[in-house]
Amino acid sequence: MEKFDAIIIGSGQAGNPLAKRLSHEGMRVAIVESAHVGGTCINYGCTPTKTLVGLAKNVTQARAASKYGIVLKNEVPDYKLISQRKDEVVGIYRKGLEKRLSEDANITVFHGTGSFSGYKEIQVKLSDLNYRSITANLIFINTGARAHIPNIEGLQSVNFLTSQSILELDYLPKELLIIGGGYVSLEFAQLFQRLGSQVTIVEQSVRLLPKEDEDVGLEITQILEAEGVNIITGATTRRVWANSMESVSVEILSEGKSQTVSGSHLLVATGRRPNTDDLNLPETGVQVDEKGFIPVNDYLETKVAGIYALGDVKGGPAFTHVSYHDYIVLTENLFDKKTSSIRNRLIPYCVFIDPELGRIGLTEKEAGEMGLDFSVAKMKTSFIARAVEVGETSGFIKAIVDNKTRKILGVAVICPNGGELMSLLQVAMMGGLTYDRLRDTMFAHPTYAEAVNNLFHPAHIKSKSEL
Ligand SMILES: Cc1cc2nc3c(=O)[nH]c(=O)nc-3n(C[C@H](O)[C@H](O)[C@H](O)COP(=O)(O)OP(=O)(O)OC[C@H]3O[C@@H](n4cnc5c(N)ncnc54)[C@H](O)[C@@H]3O)c2cc1C
Ligand SMILES: NC(=O)c1ccc[n+]([C@@H]2O[C@H](COP(=O)([O-])OP(=O)(O)OC[C@H]3O[C@@H](n4cnc5c(N)ncnc54)[C@H](O)[C@@H]3O)[C@@H](O)[C@H]2O)c1
Repeated sequence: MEKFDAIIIGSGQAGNPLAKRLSHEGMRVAIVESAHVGGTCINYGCTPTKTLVGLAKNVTQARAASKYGIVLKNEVPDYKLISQRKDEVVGIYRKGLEKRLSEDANITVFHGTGSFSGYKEIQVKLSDLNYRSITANLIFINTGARAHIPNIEGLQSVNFLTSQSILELDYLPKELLIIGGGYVSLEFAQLFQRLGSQVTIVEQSVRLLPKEDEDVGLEITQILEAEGVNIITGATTRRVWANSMESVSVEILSEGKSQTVSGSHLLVATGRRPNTDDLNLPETGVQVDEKGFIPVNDYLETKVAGIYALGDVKGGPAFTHVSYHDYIVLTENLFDKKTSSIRNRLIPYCVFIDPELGRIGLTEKEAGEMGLDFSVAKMKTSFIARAVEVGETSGFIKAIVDNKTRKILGVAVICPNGGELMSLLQVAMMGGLTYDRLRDTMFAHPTYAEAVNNLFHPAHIKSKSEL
């Protein structure tokens, strides 16, 4: 059995920077990765999808330019080329990471599936089907998550797609049905609709993005519908069947009525489940919750001393930046003589549709449920000079502010570069800046940032009783 100082199972968003830091501290590190280094984000998540989102926007802008004399040769783009570009960008990141890891003499990457074979012992089933046994005092589980497939009658007998397999297509789905109306669904829905597919979303909740405020979900519904996406909410999916190799149908119950929607392809985007099944965790005493996630304390420790869980596999908000921040918290505690915790972290997130939804902090609904004394500042994107100038005026900006402290409690931004504008407000929240300070700050004109001058103008602020 080969002994290392640390083993990282899963080359995810926390594991890779962690390996470099452990190496920097003079430790011998093993990374065990069953697929590609870089995990979901680089290979099947953020990188390929945001490349596709960007290319779909290019196509939309090219079409819009026809009003000004730019005549397109083809209305429908060549998806094969688009897919190739996506693979190229993924390749750049993956190869860069492979190189950085292989050049580090303290890091050994085992390409295979890791599972516990004893207390702090890992057996790696290598891709060449041989086995290796390794051990270390420190073990970090960073195995991420995969698409959750709901138990719907007939689903297993059709060729459905997941967020991973849809990225392998080198042609455009003619009609794309999507079960689920969350992050994965909305990003794929808009980009494929823009590229030329006819997209239908079937969501079980009363609206898209059900955890967000009602006005956010409804605005996004309008934006997508205006681009031609067919959206059915409050829908129970009863049954799925294939009509032929090129046609799949879904029977849904919506508003008490049964209806059938059909398409050439079906994408299942109904959430994620943790990759803990292969880990054989009982061997080492690490426990999982009822959904398979690994519970951790505020310092990312599992129930077993020296074994940590990072990223999606521990449950909670599943984003790349959360996993990366887990690495920061962990290394601050292990090496930087700080006491860092994951409790009460301010977690921003974006849905990368166009315009983007940027979100952080409390929703209006949450502030109400908590009985806070708050007001809501809300302004349409069409009030932002820059948005008018570039002709992208759908959406709104909304901030929840505390009436006593005048601090910002939460933000939802639906506008071009919404993620960036949200991040500006995030920094204000971190620094405890009051909204009137932001209202009276000079920002460059015409940036999206200057929108906060107007957002916090009394004309746009309503107290709870006025809402
Ligand atoms: C389509 C899509 C788009 C997304 N877009 C965004 C976005 O824009 N922004 C954002 O912040 N987040 C996005 N996410 C979420 C983001 O990708 C994840 O939150 C992030 O990758 C989680 O990282 P992680 O560190 O938990 O592990 P992962 O990145 O999931 O990596 C885990 C790794 O562990 C490996 N592994 C699993 N089990 C084993 C085992 N037993 N042995 C060895 N290796 C194993 C896996 O192969 C994988 O490589 C997206 C997700 C999807 C699916
Ligand atoms: N931009 C980003 O940061 C980004 C992008 C993609 C994914 N992600 C991450 O990946 C996670 C998974 O994304 P996701 O969209 O798969 O999950 P999600 O949890 O965001 O959304 C799933 C949706 O499917 C619906 N649903 C579940 N079962 C259903 C059924 N049987 N019929 C109809 N609707 C059903 C749910 O009500 C929910 O609205 C996200 O929560 C997020 O953490 C992030």
